[in-house]
Amino acid sequence: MKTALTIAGSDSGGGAGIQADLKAFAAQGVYGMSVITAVTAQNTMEVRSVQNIDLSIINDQIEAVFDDIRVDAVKIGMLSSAKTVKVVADSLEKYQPKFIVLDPVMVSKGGHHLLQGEAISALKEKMLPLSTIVTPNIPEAEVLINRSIQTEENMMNACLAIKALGPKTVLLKGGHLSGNPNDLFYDGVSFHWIKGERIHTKNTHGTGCTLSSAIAANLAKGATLLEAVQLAKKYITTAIKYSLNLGHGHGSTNHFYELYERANLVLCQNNFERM
Ligand SMILES: Nc1ncnc2c1ncn2[C@@H]1O[C@H](COP(=O)(O)OP(=O)(O)OP(=O)(O)O)[C@@H](O)[C@H]1O
Ligand SMILES: Cc1ncc(CO)c(N)n1
Repeated sequence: MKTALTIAGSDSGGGAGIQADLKAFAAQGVYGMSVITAVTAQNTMEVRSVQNIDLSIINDQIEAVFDDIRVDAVKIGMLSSAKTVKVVADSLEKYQPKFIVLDPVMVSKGGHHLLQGEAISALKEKMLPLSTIVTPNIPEAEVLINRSIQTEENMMNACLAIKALGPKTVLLKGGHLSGNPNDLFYDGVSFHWIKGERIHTKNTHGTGCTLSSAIAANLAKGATLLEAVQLAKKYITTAIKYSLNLGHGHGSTNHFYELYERANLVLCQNNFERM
């Protein structure tokens, strides 16, 4: 079985962070492992509090995994502080995993900062150059390159500027612009629009985490970067289409919809029943 490791924060609400990542890995048939960088007390409405995990145990978690188990791909999510960015970057430099998918998580849907302001330069200097692919949304890209992005043409120029920061490839997610959520993939040579259709739902908690984890899982399974992005886009679109109306705010995506469909299982009240 192929494997993937997520290095990210825990979301008690289960829709984003480590919890989303492990579900997305499992849905692609990839064995998931985790290094927890921070614990958030979070639900579908808000992040109530955050506790960063001690640097030494972050380092120990990474070493415990790499010293023993083959890691086919790494996904990075919430890094929280500049010191955490440095510890994670240093250990990835040591272990040199083949694929690093960096979701440069900065702010939650409810507006809570998940990356301290002072950590942004560390993220740019230490993490971006190590990444196989970086997957910013529009506001994150704006912070990375310090300029506003409002049109698809702006997105192309933004990809060029982000690529210059050192990642091998860029996937700039267009979900935050109006209209259809078209994402732009740039590999340093050509641009590919990964087109989407907007699904009108408020249940979009964890979409970015889920997409980047699905990319990592598909890379682990041997897909090319473009194939991994296309497969992940298809997966997140279905997960949003059949998203879960749990909680009072932004509900979670449905990580296992397709698997359950294929297995001919329907969730009926509290039990699974065969159709
Ligand atoms: N309403 C929607 N319908 C269909 N696709 C969407 C919708 N919203 C976002 N997407 C797509 O979902 C993927 C994740 O992008 P998004 O911009 O939502 O990530 P994000 O803001 O980083 O998410 P989060 O921070 O909540 O994890 C992208 O491919 C984007 O185009
Ligand atoms: C732990 C965590 N990571 C990432 C996000 C971004 O969606 C979130 N809300 N929570």
